[in-house]
Amino acid sequence: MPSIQLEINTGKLSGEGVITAQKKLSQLENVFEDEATRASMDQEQLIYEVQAFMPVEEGKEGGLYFGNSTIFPGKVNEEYFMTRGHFHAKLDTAEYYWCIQGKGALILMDENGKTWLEEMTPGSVHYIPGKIAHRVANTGEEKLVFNACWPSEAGHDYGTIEKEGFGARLKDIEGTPTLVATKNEMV
Ligand SMILES: O=P(O)(O)OC[C@H]1O[C@H](O)[C@H](O)[C@@H](O)[C@@H]1O
Ligand SMILES: [Fe+2]
Repeated sequence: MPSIQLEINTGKLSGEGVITAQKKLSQLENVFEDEATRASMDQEQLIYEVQAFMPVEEGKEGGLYFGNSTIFPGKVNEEYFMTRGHFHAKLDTAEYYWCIQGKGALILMDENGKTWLEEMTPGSVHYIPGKIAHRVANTGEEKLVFNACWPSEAGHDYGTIEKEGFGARLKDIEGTPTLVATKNEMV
């Protein structure tokens, strides 16, 4: 079994089997509310980078995956740089996130569209229950770095979020990160 190394100050993973993927602004079409502004910005801008260590085949039950994500600071109009967000394909599977560096928000949504957030600061630990969609936004001025641990059978369902979105968007309203409802649900 290969073993990996976690760099304690940066959260970065290294070692055999660690995969890295980057998301640039060009790959996040229709993710932000103001698509016209997104399309007018530098498409090479790196929005986030994820690393994952997946020691068993994806979809296999009983394994655990370990990840590191870095979200760069910035905004598309008023909306903070953030991940696409997803439900798990195997819906009732949970996940842990814990924050290493920076300042951010974990945006959570239940199956009825009710949306809320948990603040992320270095050392904050977030248990994301099954059936809850999750997305992370960088609300600070430096990189936001967090680690994650999730079941190998969880998978990702991006389609529901692409179609329905979250029930609220996190915007910089006069300098304060504020959830702004996009649907009729109570926030
Ligand atoms: O997959 P996204 O919604 O774009 O979020 C980016 C990534 O964030 C975390 O690192 C999760 O552990 C990953 O499973 C996820 O892929
Ligand atoms: Fe997840």
